[in-house]
Amino acid sequence: MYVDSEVSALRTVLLHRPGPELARLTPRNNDSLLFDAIPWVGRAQEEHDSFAEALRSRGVEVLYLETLLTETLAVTEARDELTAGVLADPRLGDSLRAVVTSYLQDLEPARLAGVLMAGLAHEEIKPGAGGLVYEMMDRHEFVIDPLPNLLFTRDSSLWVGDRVAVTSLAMPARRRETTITHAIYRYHPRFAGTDLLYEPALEHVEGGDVLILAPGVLAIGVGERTTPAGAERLARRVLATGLAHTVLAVPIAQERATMHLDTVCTMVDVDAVVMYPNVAGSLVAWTITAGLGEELAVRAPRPFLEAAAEAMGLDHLRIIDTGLDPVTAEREQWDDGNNTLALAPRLCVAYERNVETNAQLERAGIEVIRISGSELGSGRGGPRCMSCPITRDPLVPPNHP
Ligand SMILES: NC(=O)NCCC[C@H](N)C(=O)O
Repeated sequence: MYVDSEVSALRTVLLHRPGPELARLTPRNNDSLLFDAIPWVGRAQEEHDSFAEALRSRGVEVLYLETLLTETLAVTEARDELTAGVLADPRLGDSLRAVVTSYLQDLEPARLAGVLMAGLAHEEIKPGAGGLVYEMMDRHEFVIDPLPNLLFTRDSSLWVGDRVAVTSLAMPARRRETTITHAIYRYHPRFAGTDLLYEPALEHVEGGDVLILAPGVLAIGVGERTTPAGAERLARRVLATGLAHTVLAVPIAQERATMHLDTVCTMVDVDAVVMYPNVAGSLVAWTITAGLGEELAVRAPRPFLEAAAEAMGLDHLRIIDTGLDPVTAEREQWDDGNNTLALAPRLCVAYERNVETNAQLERAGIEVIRISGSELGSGRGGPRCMSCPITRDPLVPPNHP
């Protein structure tokens, strides 16, 4: 388990094949559950299977969150912790909590994993069994909320070097996702002994905001999801552990279209990014390095490209922009044209629908593996959002200063 860049050969990745949690989405709840449409579940699964197959065919080991969660639930402490997390919901009240407790107790690990991911609908509990709270609930309400955004494994954890950061998700609809990743990384035998770099109780940081520009150099988007305090906390931790020498804090507009830094910028080569042209010129970065003692040294904002190139030890960072005219660029940015997943330098996965952006990438010498995402994209996330790299080949040997 080791990740020190965005682009070196991808060896192991964590994905989540979308399942019954997507079938919970309705026109009444899709906004609060952070989807822009109601996906066709079967087609979303087919699209996701093709994505996973594209990765496997290039030698990438694909781990599925559902499998890891089921295996984790075989560990008693993990099972207790995850069920306690659900039962702590103050909306339940004592009577309904007692009913849900006994419902969950009877489930074997695969079924329990299913409920933790897809939630529990009102009609799945016996009528009258949960007292006043149950009776007064709307029949469309969930006793346990579903987690349709598990699909976007990028956001709920991220690896830096040999450590994993379990993030702190900002949106209420996603918070419970990190109870799952937190349990997997602490209790699953595959990850035993891994040091945690970050925990969900800390200030908000989401994985889509964190780019490892080069070994030792992180960019952290600060906007709708990651707060300045979250960026500062993560910076402090990576600098203190020697996992990074420089962190760039990059403000992004607090809008849905640019919810994470990786919606406007992803890396496709050791010295190249694909970037939304409508922000390319205006993006800035604060440069953070270790100061005296516990202090951080913070340098005033400069153009992002300049600060990034300097921290990465490059003369300049190449930009490949998305689309030639502002309207095409805006359309393709919305459909995650900038959200590519690099499998190796100059080799990336992208949604096929972003025709202009992909053509631009190819003109710049980047090989593009196109996947369909008409249904997957309704959650507003592309190939990078849907993947959490666990192992990439090192760009430098692990203990390099
Ligand atoms: N890194 C990303 O940009 N992830 C996409 C997350 C989409 C999800 N529907 C959300 O709003 O959080």
